Amino acid sequence: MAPIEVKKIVCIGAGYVGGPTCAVVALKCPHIQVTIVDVNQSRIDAWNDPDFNLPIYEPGLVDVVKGCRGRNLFFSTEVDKGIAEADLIFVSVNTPTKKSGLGAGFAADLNYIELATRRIAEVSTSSKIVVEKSTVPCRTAESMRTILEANAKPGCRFDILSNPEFLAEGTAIEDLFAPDRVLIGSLQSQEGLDACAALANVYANWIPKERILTVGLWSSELSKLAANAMLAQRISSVNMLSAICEATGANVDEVAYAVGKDSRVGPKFLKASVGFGGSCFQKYSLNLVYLARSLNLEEVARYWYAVVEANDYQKNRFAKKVVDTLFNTITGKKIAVLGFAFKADTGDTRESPAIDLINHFLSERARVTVYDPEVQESQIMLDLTDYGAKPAEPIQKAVTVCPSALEACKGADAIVVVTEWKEFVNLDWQSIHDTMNKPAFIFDGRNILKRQELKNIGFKVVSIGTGDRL
Ligand SMILES: NC(=O)C1=CN([C@@H]2O[C@H](COP(=O)(O)OP(=O)(O)OC[C@H]3O[C@@H](n4cnc5c(N)ncnc54)[C@H](O)[C@@H]3O)[C@@H](O)[C@H]2O)C=CC1
Ligand SMILES: O=C(O)[C@H]1O[C@H](OP(=O)(O)OP(=O)(O)OC[C@H]2O[C@@H](n3ccc(=O)[nH]c3=O)[C@H](O)[C@@H]2O)[C@H](O)[C@@H](O)[C@@H]1O
Repeated sequence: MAPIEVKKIVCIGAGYVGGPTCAVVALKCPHIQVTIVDVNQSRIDAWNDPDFNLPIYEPGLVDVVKGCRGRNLFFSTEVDKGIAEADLIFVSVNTPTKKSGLGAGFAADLNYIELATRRIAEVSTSSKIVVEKSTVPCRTAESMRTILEANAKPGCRFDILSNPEFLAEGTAIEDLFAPDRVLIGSLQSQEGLDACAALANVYANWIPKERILTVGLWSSELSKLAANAMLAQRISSVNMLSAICEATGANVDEVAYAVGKDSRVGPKFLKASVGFGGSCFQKYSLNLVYLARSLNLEEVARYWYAVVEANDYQKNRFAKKVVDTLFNTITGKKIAVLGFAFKADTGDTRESPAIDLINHFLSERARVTVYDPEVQESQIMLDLTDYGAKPAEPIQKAVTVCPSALEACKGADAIVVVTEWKEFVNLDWQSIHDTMNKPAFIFDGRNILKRQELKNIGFKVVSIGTGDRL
């Protein structure tokens, strides 16, 4: 049988994953028409913005969209039309953690996946390859298949693939252009393998064949959770070492360097920090905990839960260190927080350590100024009020969002670096020091600043994982 040729792709979900991923597919496959659909009108409007003010900040993304929007890349709210016309559908909707019911706080909320799946069954009048792009618990494809088969119109068949996404925010375009691997999971039936080959052929337009891995459906789904949990575990491991370094006089960056030189360990993801953030590390470690518990593997659940507990401990430890160092009280003091995004080169604030830290400072009745080059004031207020769950007024009174780092640091008692934006390294630290209350403290939550230069200016510098005394 001739291989299935993919001519029209629709991606359901125009978010951090669906947008960049399918824009790159369109750029690299000019012969395929790619439509990215979303129910969120303002998001789609931003993707179609004539001046390319896209809804996501991601280096290189504008050039990708400029290269193919209107040619073979389209953004639309016409979800049904997109589905009906496509022969391959990426499902890239959000999968937040359940807030209530069984598994609340741990399990993934698959409501958006189910709604999208039902929509596919409802409006499809021809056979489709349905690809799970969202990160989902092991065996979600089975539920999708049951829904699709129960609601399929006569003559329509659905083949389901798992194709988890490994891009990291801030380097999404680099990662999509040259991924370490593309993973495709399928049923091992002839139809499953044919669908898998069709998707592999799409990626083969720019990715070397040996990097396109094909495995069983359940292995593919589990590999995504495993990859995230193991990366999170590395960071928690190094952060737990940072506490030992602070107590002993060792330096965590030196320890990480020495350990990472062992080729069996490798140097990446060993940067001690104020704690990891982002929409996925905590979420998927907890999904794994839930999966283990539901399989009655309590010891396994405890192991992965420790990764998240260690991260909470690190964030708390850092916040407490700020208070302890400022003579055990920050009431009425001005704390300048530099960075609000969960990492540099993104405007994403989901699960950012900055939120926990600022909440801690506010509970101690400090005044807080914040500066982040990519995060808007409205987003910061949404995060600090927990999307309206907390009254806004006291937070608005205590927190000022500033247009520059210099402005945020003016007259501060302490500066806390939370995000590793490059611009923080070479600020005019002398001028900043001149304006601050003395002693002027800096807490470097990312170990990015030039410690000795700051000390020479007169700052009291506290880094993560160094035993240096002030
Ligand atoms: N953000 C990241 O860096 C990564 C995320 N992932 C996973 O990818 C998935 C998507 O994540 P993000 O893009 O960050 O989420 P997001 O929240 O930015 O985007 C999801 C979009 O789907 C839309 N949507 C939901 N249901 C819909 C429906 N029935 N029809 C049309 N549109 C619908 C929403 O309006 C939203 O715009 C999640 O499972 C996430 O865990 C995987 C790798 C990296
Ligand atoms: O599933 C996902 O959503 C994605 O999650 C992470 O990507 P992302 O969260 O975008 O960013 P990372 O670079 O992994 O950083 C996560 C957090 O860990 C922190 N981090 C990272 C590395 C490190 O050494 N130390 C450290 O504290 C970062 O500052 C950030 O807060 C994974 O790296 C991606 O492979 C995956 O696709």
